[in-house]
Amino acid sequence: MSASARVDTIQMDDVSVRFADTDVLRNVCCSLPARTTAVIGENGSGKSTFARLIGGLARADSGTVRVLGLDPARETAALRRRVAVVFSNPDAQIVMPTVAEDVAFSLRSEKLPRAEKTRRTQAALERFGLTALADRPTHDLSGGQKQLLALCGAFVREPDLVIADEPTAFLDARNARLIADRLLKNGSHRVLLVTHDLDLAQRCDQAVLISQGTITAVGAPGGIVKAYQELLVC
Ligand SMILES: Nc1ncnc2c1ncn2[C@@H]1O[C@H](COP(=O)(O)OP(=O)(O)OP(=O)(O)O)[C@@H](O)[C@H]1O
Repeated sequence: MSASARVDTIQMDDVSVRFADTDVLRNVCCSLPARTTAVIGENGSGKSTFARLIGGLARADSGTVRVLGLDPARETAALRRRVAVVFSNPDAQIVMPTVAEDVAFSLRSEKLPRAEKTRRTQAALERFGLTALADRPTHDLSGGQKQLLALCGAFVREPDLVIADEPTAFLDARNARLIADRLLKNGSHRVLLVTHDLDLAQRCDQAVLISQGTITAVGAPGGIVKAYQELLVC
């Protein structure tokens, strides 16, 4: 693909987001072409707001945002079809009584034949190791299983971009690795991952450092994590 034809996953030009007279994001400019991107930075620096903006869940007060070539503020329906968002609290995303029903529910607005929805649901359950739990009540699942289910519900729609905001925050090391493996595994989907787990950030293709509402560095994860660690000891 030629450089001119390339549609970067995320592009922002001079973007600011204000809450109650405070600029939570300030004059953010970026162009993020990599398949997987980690977003790191201190508590309250603006990472979730950045992710919400990209997922069409927050609005910019000024500037231009493009996600997969779409304007999230104006092309919301098209964005919803192509982008899935997963948060650290899976309870907020699980709505149906059983595991299989919950995954299938994610396909409710897809115009697909019933057989194709069943095929996709079964394939997603298999991919996330949830087949044996298909008929289990969702409220009986462990935290790690719920997080896998939330991710499964995102992936069953076959999104072009998955935005995951601290998806491993409450998980033990084994489940965190499982979720990370499923999320970052090679595939056609792109990933924007907000995380405080710097080892996980280093598994991405590129990283973004946000500090006090501004992107202060973008590049290979090793260098960005080092810059962040230096910032933390200052
Ligand atoms: N809806 C809102 N109304 C008012 N202030 C908000 C709102 N959402 C976020 N903020 C503020 O914006 C700032 C950035 O919040 P954000 O959640 O984006 O940070 P973060 O980097 O994701 O933090 P953390 O690592 O602690 O999750 C914080 O000061 C927060 O209090």
